[in-house]
Amino acid sequence: MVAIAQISSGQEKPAANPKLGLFVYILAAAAVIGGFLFGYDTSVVSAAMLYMPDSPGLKPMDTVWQEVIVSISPGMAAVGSLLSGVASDYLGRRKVILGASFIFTIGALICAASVNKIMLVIGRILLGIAIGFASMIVPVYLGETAPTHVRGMLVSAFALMISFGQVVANIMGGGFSYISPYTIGWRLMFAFAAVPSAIQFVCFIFLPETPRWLHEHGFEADTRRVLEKVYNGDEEWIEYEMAEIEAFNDDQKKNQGSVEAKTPVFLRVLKTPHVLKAVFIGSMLQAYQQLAGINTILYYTADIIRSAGIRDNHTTIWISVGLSICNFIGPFIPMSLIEKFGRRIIFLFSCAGVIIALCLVGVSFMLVNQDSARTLDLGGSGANSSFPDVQRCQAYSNCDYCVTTDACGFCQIQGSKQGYCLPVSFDDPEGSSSTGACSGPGPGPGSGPQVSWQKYYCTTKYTSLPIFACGLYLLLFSSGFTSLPWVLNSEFYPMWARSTCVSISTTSNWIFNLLVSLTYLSLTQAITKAGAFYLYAALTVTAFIFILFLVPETKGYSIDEVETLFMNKKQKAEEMRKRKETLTEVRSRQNTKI
Ligand SMILES: O[C@H]1[C@H](O)[C@@H](O)[C@H](O)[C@@H](O)[C@H]1O
Repeated sequence: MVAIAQISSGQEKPAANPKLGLFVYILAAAAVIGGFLFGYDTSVVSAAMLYMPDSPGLKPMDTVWQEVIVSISPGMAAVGSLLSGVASDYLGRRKVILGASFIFTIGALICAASVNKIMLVIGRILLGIAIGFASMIVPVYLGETAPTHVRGMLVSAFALMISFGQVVANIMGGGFSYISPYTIGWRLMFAFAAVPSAIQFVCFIFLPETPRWLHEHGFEADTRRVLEKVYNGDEEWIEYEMAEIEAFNDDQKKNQGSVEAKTPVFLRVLKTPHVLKAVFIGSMLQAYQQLAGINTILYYTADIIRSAGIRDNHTTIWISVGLSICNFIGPFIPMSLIEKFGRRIIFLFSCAGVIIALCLVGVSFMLVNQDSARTLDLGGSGANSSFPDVQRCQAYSNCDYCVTTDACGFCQIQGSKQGYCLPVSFDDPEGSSSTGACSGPGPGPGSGPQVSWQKYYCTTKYTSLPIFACGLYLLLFSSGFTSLPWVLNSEFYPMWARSTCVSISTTSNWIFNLLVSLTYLSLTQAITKAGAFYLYAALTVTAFIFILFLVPETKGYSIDEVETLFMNKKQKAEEMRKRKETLTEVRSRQNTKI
């Protein structure tokens, strides 16, 4: 287990926490809009996708186009988050936020105005790059600017805003679906996001750069001016922070003479064991967050709801809103408790809860499966066995296995728990089978058993259980797992490596996001729906062990101290000795200036 020894950079902290003014909260509120845009964009596309394929100008839109339009944004977000590391070192954190909100606004407007598929793809690429930028830079910006005692809370607010963006996207998706959804509604869904991004752009014209970036780039007077605003004129704290920043920067500059410091940051990270360890842990936390299946549950809620027997589009959207509210309530827990109880305990609690909830999701899918109607021999189905896929579908032993496969649907004999698994009709997969009892209008009264065609779901006595299990999952996931990877990654790294390392770990988040979402459907076909969730549960068990043994507690450490938590005893002692020395130099320089 990781030892949680309190260390200090050698300075005595002022006894009381600083009293913060409105400025910090305005700054944080403007920054976390980035989280809102991230959440909104990732969710709104599902609602828009219900209508875009039939929109004039965009149709025909086959599944390949649909997949491109949905996945291009997370794909480009991975690229954007990687690029933003370098960009934010050279240009500054603030300019990258300005760039992200500008690109987002343009991307949202292009999507809303799209007259063809190419234009839509261009808009989605811009949105992806922008959310990639935002997901990397906002936690860094908050981490570097926020006073230590509220840092965890403010970065958690970023994660809260992701969930809020997702709820709002569902509500807007629901609301706009009543306004000519095929021509105007889906455009409004995209256009809406241009408003908060434009607000963020305007705010950041006036908001400052982070004090740490300013100091590192030689703007000492500006650093002090920003600290004065952040600490609301509290001289004791301003001096303390100024000395901390100066000491850590001096340390860095001393190293710059060495050959090591002249190598590119990425290579230096590889050669610095404690930073390499930190970025490995940070990237694994982001990967584990995705491997717990959050986005499959979010992306496929509509399917899960439909598979519970709800047919109406509007009802489906409103139940999705209900589920995303569960995902929104959770982040208030870490936000309010993180500075009291620390990061580890909240993370472990949420992780344990997620394991249980994933098992419940698995069990509920199993119950649905076991209670679903059995497949009968083809004999009585009237199916022509030379039709494509007839034999393949027939091999599924029950309705649940049958409807999980794209090519098949279940033709159930009404009033019984039996039926036939038949290939779907090419022209009307939702309405009929290609051959056999469900291929045309049902037989008249007395001419044979009445049948009903089920493409997506099977009626069982457990069908609503997965919805409740998913609600519980979202509540538990969002009460820690949603925020902690972001919070910890904003704290783990030293200034010289921060943007590079955060961009690496953020890219890991996006890559695993894509990987898990794109493999879900094939996974359910290979190992069943229950199997997929048991697999996510098993991966989350390894996440629990990983957090328990490898993640240090960062509560109470200044952002410049956190890196020492990844050092071994010897390295830590050496580092602390050097820092004390530098600090004494800085202090005596400050005194001579006075
Ligand atoms: O922290 C966020 C949050 O949990 C979102 O709901 C999810 O869509 C993101 O992928 C994740 O990074």
